[in-house]
Amino acid sequence: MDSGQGQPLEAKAMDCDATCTTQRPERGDSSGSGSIGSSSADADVPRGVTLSWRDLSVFAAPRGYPCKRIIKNVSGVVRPGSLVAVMGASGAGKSTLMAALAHRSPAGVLVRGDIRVGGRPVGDFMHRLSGFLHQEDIFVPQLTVEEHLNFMARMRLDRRTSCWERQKKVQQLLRQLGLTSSAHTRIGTPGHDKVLSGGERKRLAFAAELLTDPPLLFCDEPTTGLDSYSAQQLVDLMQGMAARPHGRGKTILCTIHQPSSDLLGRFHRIMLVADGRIAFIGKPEDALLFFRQQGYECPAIYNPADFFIRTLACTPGSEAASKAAVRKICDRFVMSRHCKEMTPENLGESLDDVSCEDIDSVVPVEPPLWPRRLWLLTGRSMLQVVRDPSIQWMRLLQKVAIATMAGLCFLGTVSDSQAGVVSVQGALFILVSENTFSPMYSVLSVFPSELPLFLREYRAGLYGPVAFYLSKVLSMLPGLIVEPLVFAVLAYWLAGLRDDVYAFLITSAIVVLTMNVSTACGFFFSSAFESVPTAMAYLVPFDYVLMITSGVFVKLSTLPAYVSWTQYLSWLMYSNEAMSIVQWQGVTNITCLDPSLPCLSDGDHVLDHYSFDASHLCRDVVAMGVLYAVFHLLGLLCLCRRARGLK
Ligand SMILES: Nc1ncnc2c1ncn2[C@@H]1O[C@H](COP(=O)(O)OP(=O)(O)OP(=O)(O)O)[C@@H](O)[C@H]1O
Repeated sequence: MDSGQGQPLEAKAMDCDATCTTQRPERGDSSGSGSIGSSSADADVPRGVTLSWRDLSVFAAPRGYPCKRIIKNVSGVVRPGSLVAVMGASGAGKSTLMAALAHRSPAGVLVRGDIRVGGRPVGDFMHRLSGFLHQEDIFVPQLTVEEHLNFMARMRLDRRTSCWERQKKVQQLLRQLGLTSSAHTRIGTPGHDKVLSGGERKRLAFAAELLTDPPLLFCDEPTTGLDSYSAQQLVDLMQGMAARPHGRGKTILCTIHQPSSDLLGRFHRIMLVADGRIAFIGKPEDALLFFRQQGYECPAIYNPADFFIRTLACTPGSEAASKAAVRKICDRFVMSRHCKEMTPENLGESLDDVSCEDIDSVVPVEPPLWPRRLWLLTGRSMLQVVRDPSIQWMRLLQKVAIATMAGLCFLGTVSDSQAGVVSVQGALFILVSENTFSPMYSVLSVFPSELPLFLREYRAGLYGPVAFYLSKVLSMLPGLIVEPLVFAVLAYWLAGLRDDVYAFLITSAIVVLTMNVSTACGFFFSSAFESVPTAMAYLVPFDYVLMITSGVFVKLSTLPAYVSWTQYLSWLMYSNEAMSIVQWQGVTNITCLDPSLPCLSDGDHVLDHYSFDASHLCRDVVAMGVLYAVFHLLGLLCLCRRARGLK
């Protein structure tokens, strides 16, 4: 953990424009500046938008399960400048409704009905037009608070935004959300190496959504985990954003559990959801009146929020009566003047006053170009690698230890004798296997563990599967060169393999290639399967076939025809053959102590004994290069397929 003073070294590496905090733009303080939550700089603030929905139903249709209707034919309108508290009992459908309105329903959820923003049917533009604070936050735990915000700013802000403007925005958000003192604190993982508190995580996620200053904000339980004072501050901030003058107030929908009376009073409207229907939309005081008219009086000392939720909740033991009561309230609300006032038809003319004809003009964002996004993603992944000892440093130390141990075991055993042949081939197999199996298995968790983060950011339109996949490959590349090189240097010279610089260099290059092909294969299995155990279940039999056909355990020319073809998929075989060629080519004097016993008298004999061919060196290297490309291509295709299926 590096909290407090001084920006960590790696953070500076990520900060590609090191001069940005000192260089002010020539034209002075202008666009992109701090309009968040303030009434200043209104010219830069996008106009408010009206959100309306009619006959909206949402169905969950998980594969293999019956379809379930979660939201049942609801209609409503939220005007610009409104801060709306969406309340209801747990499981009432608040999150599902918000996700549908925000055009962010997950895969397997069907949305039917008419949802409009500024009179225009919602579409993918909602990712630019609106921010969405999820109930569960997902971060890269190795980043600091400021690095996360900087990354998001670079990804989300218009690419013409200057570095100085971006920095100013980030610093302003850190200040407004009370995160300045933890700007250099690592985010961490709850329950594991938790560093940032739950409330700070919430505020950080909220800050990231505010970067683009979207006119429409959806917040799923933003105050959960916050103390009452922090919750009040956050709601005050939202209130300020909604209250901007000249029709530039944000439209904010916010699910909230058990707000205090004081907090509830800060919302302009409340929307009560019960059993997938809307029981009320309007001012909190009107809600109390409406419930009284239905025969439900809120006791004087009671918190109105608790009263509404209790009245609309399904009471265990009397579910049927509770459902009937909820149905009656929802039916009465549909008939009430509050509902009639809120329907899009009745708001008709006035909707157009404040809505935008052309959504693109509201938030004109030109996202960063693809190479820039790849660069940013790779930078972030590199920080993950560098800062996670289990990924890189432990592996390097392990490699040094194994290479030293293996080298010492072979020390003095390599000679120009029959026993020496066995030792050389044994040492070569150690070089191959140690750079195959552990790297292949170690990357199996890369995609299963990062899929939630990838999907969240992919759905938000930050980047696609190709950039994500390549960033993972590129960020691991330095380690995948250094690690096998360290292993090769130590093991090669300790074991006393061929004392020749050419042989050493070629062997080292093949070891590096071997590790990279193995990792490519691991990446493929990682992206093809949902979990590490499933990937392992398929990879273990596959690697046994590769190992058996590597040329060490069975003479390749004697393999049965039905299995012989598998050797051409085995980079262990190619690697083993290439390194054997380098060791044995041109060797002419292997001692045969007992002429009556079978004897490998020169290098060609040795190669022939293992069914290797001295002319195959180039073929082996090319074949490994092809396998590397094919594995990565398959891995990328699998990730694209899964991303499309889950979007
Ligand atoms: N993808 C889905 N597949 C099946 N059921 C779902 C799905 N999404 C939501 N549900 C169900 O729909 C109901 C409403 O869920 P939702 O998360 O919207 O409730 P909520 O009001 O936000 O609850 P909470 O306040 O506890 O978060 C729940 O019964 C939930 O199990």
